[in-house]
Formats: sequence, C-alpha cells, structure tokens
Amino acid sequence: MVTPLAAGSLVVSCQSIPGDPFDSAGSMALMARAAELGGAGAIRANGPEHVAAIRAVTTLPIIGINKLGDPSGVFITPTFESAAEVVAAGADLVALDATLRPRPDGHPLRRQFERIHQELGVPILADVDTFDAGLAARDAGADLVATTLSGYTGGGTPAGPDVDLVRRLAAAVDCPVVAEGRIRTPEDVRAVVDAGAYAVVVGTAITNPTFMTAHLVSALPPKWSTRPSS
Ligand SMILES: CC(=O)N[C@H](C=O)[C@@H](O)[C@H](O)[C@H](O)COP(=O)(O)O
Repeated sequence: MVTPLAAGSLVVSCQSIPGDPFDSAGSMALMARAAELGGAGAIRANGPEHVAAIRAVTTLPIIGINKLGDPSGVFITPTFESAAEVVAAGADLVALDATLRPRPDGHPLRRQFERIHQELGVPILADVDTFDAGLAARDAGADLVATTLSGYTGGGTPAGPDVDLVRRLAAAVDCPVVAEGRIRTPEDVRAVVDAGAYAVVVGTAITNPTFMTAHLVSALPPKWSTRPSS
C-alpha cells in the first residue's frame, strides 16, 4: 500500500502525558501547528480526540495510534476497533504494537493487518522492539516498520536511540524503516539517517517541555543550582 509518509521526513510525535499541563487535545493541536511551521513532514498522535483536533489544523499526514489498556503489555492500538477509531478521526496511517507479545484480543497480528488494509484502507506502521519482531511484522503485511518499542519491553531502557536496530532492519526488510524512540539531538537524527532510516520520529525532545526542563535541570552542578542570589 502506498504510504503518504514521504522519505526523509521528520515526524513529530504530539502526545501528551496524563496530568501534564499540556495534556489536552488543544495543546497537541498547537504543538502540531508549531511542528508544521518548523518543517515536520508528518505528525504522530494518540487517540481519536487528539487526532481530530490535529486534523482540523493541519494537512500533514497523521500517524494515528490509540493507546489503550495496560502499558506494561500490548497497548499501542491493540485491536482493529482501536485502529478504526483513529482512522475515523482523520489518521492517514495507523501505527500499532507489533511486538511478539500476546495480544489482548488473542487475534494474530496478521489478521489485524488484513482488516486494517481491507476495511480501513490505510497503511500500517509496525512498532517493534526487536529485529525478529520487525521481520515478522513485515512478513505479516506491515507497510513500514518502526523501532518505537526497542528498550521498552524488558531488559532496561538505554539513554539513546537503537541505531543498531535501525541499521539491521534497514538491511533486511523490503519496506521503509522508521527510526523512533529517544531521538533527542541533531546527532541522534544523523546517526539514524546514516543507519538507513526512511523517516525519523521525535516526540519528547519537542513536545514534552516538562521532561526536557527536568532533563536540563539535572545537568546543573549541585552547588550552582543552590547558590544564593547576590
Ligand atoms: C514506548 C512508547 O510508548 N512510545 C510512545 C509511542 O507512541 C511514545 O510515548 C513516544 O513518545 C514516541 O515513541 C516518541 O519517542 P520519544 O518520545 O522518545 O521521542
């Protein structure tokens, strides 16, 4: 299936954290507008309400996800019905958890892919955690494979992106490989592009000011941050 995601795109993931000051559809729509002004090629957004709010302010392609259920298991667009909701709200592609973990509805991934293609008519971005999951997702019919879930399914979360997984998948699958997860700096972007990424997704570094503030505050020397003002 032809993807509306252009090669060489920077995709901005406009997702809010529950309880954060920016946790609203309106805030994510503003983030999407800012991303478009800055040159983003697409937006990734969570849930029908946020997808609809972003659809109303931009013509950029939207990668829709629908996070439901327990975050320790399969929860990114876990079912066909959850995919249908974000497509009805305006998503142009659907991203979903394509790890090898058991799925909440017990249906095989291939069946979910077939229904999304046949009944919703949109391409599928498979969020994977490992090389084997990437191969399996492509074999099951994914249109694009993303490294989104590497570092989040056990064994600890590294500080930077999984450049090696991007490289291995890009050399092995006959579909675009999207780099996603912990891409925070221009150097990270160049590293995943050099590894063969078709497009690059950045979320936290752009759309989570609370995290980024804490991240930079943590770099302050302890004595400097507590010294009295003169
Ligand atoms: C693991 C998981 O649930 N990742 C989610 C996937 O949609 C989002 O929480 C991430 O923000 C997104 O993948 C972008 O990554 P980063 O925020 O690191 O640039």
